[in-house]
Amino acid sequence: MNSIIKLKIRKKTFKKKGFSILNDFELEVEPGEKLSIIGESGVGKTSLLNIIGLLDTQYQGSYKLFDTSVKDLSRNKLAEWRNQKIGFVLQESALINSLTIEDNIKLPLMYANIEKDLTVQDRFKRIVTKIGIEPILKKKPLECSGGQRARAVFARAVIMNPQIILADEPTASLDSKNKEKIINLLFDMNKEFNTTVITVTHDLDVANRHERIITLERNE
Ligand SMILES: Nc1ncnc2c1ncn2[C@@H]1O[C@H](COP(=O)(O)OP(=O)(O)OP(=O)(O)O)[C@@H](O)[C@H]1O
Repeated sequence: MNSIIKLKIRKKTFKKKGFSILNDFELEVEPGEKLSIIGESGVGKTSLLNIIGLLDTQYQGSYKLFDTSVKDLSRNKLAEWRNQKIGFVLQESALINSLTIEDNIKLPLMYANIEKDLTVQDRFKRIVTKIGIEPILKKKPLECSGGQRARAVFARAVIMNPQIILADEPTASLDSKNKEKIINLLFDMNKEFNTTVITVTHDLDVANRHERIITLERNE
């Protein structure tokens, strides 16, 4: 199978701090894989997700995403790919508090200028029903529970039908019932659309439910 992610990091340096992380780190991921990334605090898990998700291009190394060298992508193309090909499931704080849950979920559609598209509206309804958040669509994030906010973050991440979902501690602040819901949603997307799922977690139970676990080690 052809890898959709071919990443070779020589190192990622933070100039002000004068140290580097992810030294000689390599990763290949195939379409539809379920992968979890674990490792002690500060080892570079979030930094790695930022690189995979095209939020950070400042590192030494090479990265081919969908067979295209990321270094050859213009700033606009990077933003377009981030919006359309990658779904970020960040913690619930990633919602914009001044917008309703519905508008938060529709943000990626607005960026892509397709919110009026009928198939997209249909998709919105399907996702919202599947995730079970119709009752909170008109609410603002701070009027919702933590579990509801986590599901809204998830809905926003998958509204563009991304090829890759990057989840950073998606269950960290959730009770076991809501944790289960989010994990099931992640794996449903994987099953239905062959979406690649990459999850950073401290929770070994969550990590163990992925097909492959990568442990990041601290560089000495
Ligand atoms: N923008 C930045 N500027 C300077 N240092 C940074 C920056 N971002 C991350 N770091 C440092 O890089 C290291 C890795 O951070 P990162 O957040 O990737 O770790 P992590 O493994 O995700 O940690 P945690 O499990 O605590 O979330 C840490 O030492 C952190 O302080």
